[in-house]
Amino acid sequence: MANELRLRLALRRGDFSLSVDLTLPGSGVSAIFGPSGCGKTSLLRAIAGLERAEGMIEVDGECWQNGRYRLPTHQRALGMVFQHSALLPHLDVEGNLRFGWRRAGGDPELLQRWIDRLDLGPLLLRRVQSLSGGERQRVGLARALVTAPRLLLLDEPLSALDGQRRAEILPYLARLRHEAGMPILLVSHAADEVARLADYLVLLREGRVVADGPALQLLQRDDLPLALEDDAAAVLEGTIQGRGPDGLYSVQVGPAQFHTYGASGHTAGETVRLRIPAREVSLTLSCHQDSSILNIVPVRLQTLRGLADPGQVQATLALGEQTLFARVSTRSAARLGLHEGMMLWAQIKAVAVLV
Ligand SMILES: Nc1ncnc2c1ncn2[C@@H]1O[C@H](COP(=O)(O)OP(=O)(O)OP(=O)(O)O)[C@@H](O)[C@H]1O
Repeated sequence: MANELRLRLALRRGDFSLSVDLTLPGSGVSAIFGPSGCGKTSLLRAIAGLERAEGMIEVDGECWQNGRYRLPTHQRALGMVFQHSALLPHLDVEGNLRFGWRRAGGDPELLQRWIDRLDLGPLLLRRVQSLSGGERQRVGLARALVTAPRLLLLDEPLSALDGQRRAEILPYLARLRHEAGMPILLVSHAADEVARLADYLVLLREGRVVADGPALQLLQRDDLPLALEDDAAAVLEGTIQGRGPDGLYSVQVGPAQFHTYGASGHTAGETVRLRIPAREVSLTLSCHQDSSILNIVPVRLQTLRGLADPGQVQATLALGEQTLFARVSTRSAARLGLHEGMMLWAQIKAVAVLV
């Protein structure tokens, strides 16, 4: 497909080497996920032409680099947002937005569109020093988008924000997935961000691609490092059914219905992702009606994996076509006689189902 993003890149820095060969989709968010030092930023900088790598880069059918040919950074139609958006301190918010916008052709409709979609109207006359971290990142995003880039590169855009600010800006990023009109490459080491935002996922370790593919498929595999980490969580896709008078949303996931508080802002019929930490899932042999737990769903035990801690095991559970993880003690697993293929009930408190 012409509008894909094709990357074949290699670089060496001291003991570290990066070597990737990837074809990423031409729309939506591709998340590059991996631990500190695995080469995420180096990869993004190489794509931007800020880091000298060997190889080939093709964006939407346009060659940015091949062999000795290298398009300079300022000629690559890309927008970048880093952990801290470096805004121009002598200009107000509007001045910052107009700066790059003018040089990129200055389409007034485009400027207004991103001011509106990122809710920047009330901030336009503010000095950039007076902005909160989250507001700065929204301005940084708009400043990148008003230049109509063919590729948007986001390097840990939320990692400098506290929980509250992150929660404020996440919905904007989620909306960008569908509205940006260009592929977005998101570097992140936060699993919850990836679960919420990624359409496509690249798992990077020590400069190499461990796995890449549609995000939901990868997030449901139990053989990848993501599923075995301490804070492992299942990511399920469901459809909002409605909201009860007590504020609880019901979400249909395959054959089961989940109840959660966390779906505010979503409406019936919308597809959402549920993130359920493996530690929050318990297992029973029968369906208890005398418990406070609202989500009790029938599952089939697919695999049982030992973990680094010998006192715990992780069960992979089939829920229709999707996968749930449960982390339980080895003692409980023995007491219930857990074995592959057995039918069980998975229990999850409504407050543990995150949207
Ligand atoms: N100029 C350099 N000389 C030597 N090593 C370097 C140089 N630049 C980067 N590295 C090393 O390359 C590796 C990858 O760095 P990079 O910043 O790309 O990782 P990252 O995955 O983005 O990490 P983080 O999540 O911590 O930002 C690191 O081990 C880093 O120390």
